[in-house]
Amino acid sequence: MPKAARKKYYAVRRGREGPRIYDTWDECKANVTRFPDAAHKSFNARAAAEAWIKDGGYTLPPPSEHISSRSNASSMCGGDAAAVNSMSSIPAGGSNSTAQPKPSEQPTQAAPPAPQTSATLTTGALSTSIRLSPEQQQVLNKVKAGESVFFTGSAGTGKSVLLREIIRFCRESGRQVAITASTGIAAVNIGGSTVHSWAGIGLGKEEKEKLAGKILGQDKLKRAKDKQRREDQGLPLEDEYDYDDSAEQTRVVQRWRNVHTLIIDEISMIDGKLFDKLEYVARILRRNPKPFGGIQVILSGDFCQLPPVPDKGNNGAIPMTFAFDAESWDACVGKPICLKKVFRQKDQVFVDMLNAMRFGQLSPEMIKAFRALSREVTYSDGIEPTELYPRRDQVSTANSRRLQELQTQPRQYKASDMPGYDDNGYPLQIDKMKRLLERLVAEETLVLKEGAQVMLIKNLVQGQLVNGSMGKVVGFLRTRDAVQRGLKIGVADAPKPAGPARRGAPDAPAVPERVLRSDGLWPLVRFDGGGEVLCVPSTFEVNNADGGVEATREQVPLILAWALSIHKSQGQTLERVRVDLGRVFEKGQAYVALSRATSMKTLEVKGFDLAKVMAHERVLEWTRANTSLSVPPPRPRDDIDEVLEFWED
Ligand SMILES: Nc1ncnc2c1ncn2[C@@H]1O[C@H](COP(=O)(O)OP(=O)(O)OP(=O)(O)O)[C@@H](O)[C@H]1O
Repeated sequence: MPKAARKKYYAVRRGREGPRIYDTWDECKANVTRFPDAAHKSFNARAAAEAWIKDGGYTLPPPSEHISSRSNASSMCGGDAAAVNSMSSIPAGGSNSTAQPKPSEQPTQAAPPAPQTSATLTTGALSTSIRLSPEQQQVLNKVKAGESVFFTGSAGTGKSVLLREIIRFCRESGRQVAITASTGIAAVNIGGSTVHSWAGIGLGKEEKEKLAGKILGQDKLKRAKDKQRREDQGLPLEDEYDYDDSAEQTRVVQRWRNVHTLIIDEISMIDGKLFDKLEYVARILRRNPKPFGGIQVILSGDFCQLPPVPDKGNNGAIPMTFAFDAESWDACVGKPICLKKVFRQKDQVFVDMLNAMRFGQLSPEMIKAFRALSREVTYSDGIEPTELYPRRDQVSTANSRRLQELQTQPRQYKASDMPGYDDNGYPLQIDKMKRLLERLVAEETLVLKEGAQVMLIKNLVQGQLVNGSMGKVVGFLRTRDAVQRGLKIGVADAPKPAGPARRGAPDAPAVPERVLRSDGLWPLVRFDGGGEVLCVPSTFEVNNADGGVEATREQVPLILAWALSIHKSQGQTLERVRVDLGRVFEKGQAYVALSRATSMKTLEVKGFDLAKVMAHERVLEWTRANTSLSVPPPRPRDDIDEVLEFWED
């Protein structure tokens, strides 16, 4: 009789999920392969595995946290607050990018008993609390029916909310879905990658034939190498090198061939020439003459917001075009679907003013109303409006100046950054990781003081404490002290234990043990309308083109918020906003900035300048021809000059 296989326990001291015991080698392997300095060992008894982990000075998480497929780098969660100059949160050895805490750095004192965590605030599931409007639902139905769609709409019409529902549907239905966006920041916002990286086209500057040839050339080279290796090893050479065999293809070719649905968000920032190149590559790689090689494409964005970045090569000789200018556009997506109901602003007068600004068609009354917004608005809770600037350096100067003015002690939070794997499965180089993490709104180094104005950059409680909520730092506390005082702890994105729910277990994820035990002093923030919350570190991820984690940052989910860049504000809803239009330099920037505000009462507009709110004539032309939106005919040039002169006087 064959002997039954003995059960094994795979103990990990250092791995992607921190100290853990796995039941199968596959799970263990996924968490240690290519992990820098991984340490693991197998045992016949669980007790022996636990003892080995303990002997190394490592602590196993409590059972509820034990089962997790997320790479949340629990052992990296230093992040303890420290007065500037002492940097106690950074492991010895300088950079904290890849260093693992050594056993000696683990807390030595006996851990305090786990306090009650009933005061924990947790992530709310967005999709359960918002009901799609009929027009949003119409788009979702088309997606479900397998149609390609382009949906657009002015700022605040719920494009992002709808896109999240579409992504959820595609995932749940088991379709192969590629989640991409035109820029890194936009990609992070939807948990995807840039379309450039997904498509394997780099910057995509070459001719379309060259791009397709390059991808196929790399594929051919890989097959040839694999064939040679098999020959060298005397392995059978069946017909697996046929063009259609997927096992030996490069990842890029596999992605193009296997994808069912390709999502591209913020399509307004994709150049028409690039769109045509992608469409061509799709047909060639999939050997399918249908538009986009038969892929269902879902495009979202607003052409009145930020345009494509102009190509500065060839002395700027290559003119910028919009995605709708692409030759293949009409065949790919047909007529756009326009979402008309604005959710962000409730006041119809303000909605009409923003819509008129969107098309650069402000009436003299509207201009007057915008000019009247130059007054200062004050608030009794001391939280000031966020100033929106076009450039990053302007933002950091403004925030640093305000922070310096505070006479309180600074505390520095250094992020724990961790490389993941690129889409070829190789560990990410540190410099590439650093570049990728720049896409995140979460800072590498965050300096806070009591009195600092901050913005939350994670959703903690749907409808109350969300990405974009403003507050003020009112103190710094250890987690366990905050819990003992009955204060709320903001926990975002805590991984839910797998398996059936335990009876009596709270639905909300608990404060992770490592955060409870940590001696770090975390910022206590009084939010506008949301009470006081201790903001403990959260995990932020950048995904690779295959949806795997390419880089992770663990940081306190706050940023200084006296000032914010317009680019980073894209997609945000802000209650209190101040914009100086004198600084705006790009068409669409003024509209993006002003449309973040929820109400005119809490919006300040300095330096109103009609020349800065002009819409792109090409976008207006296309909108008139392709949508039912009423865009007034182009105004004669001298009419514009007249209006400008009048107001500039
Ligand atoms: N169906 C809905 N019901 C209620 N609120 C909604 C709905 N759809 C969106 N919202 C709310 O409207 C606001 C704006 O939504 P969202 O950010 O998705 O708009 P958007 O069109 O992507 O805006 P922008 O173009 O400025 O990024 C959010 O506060 C969102 O929660």
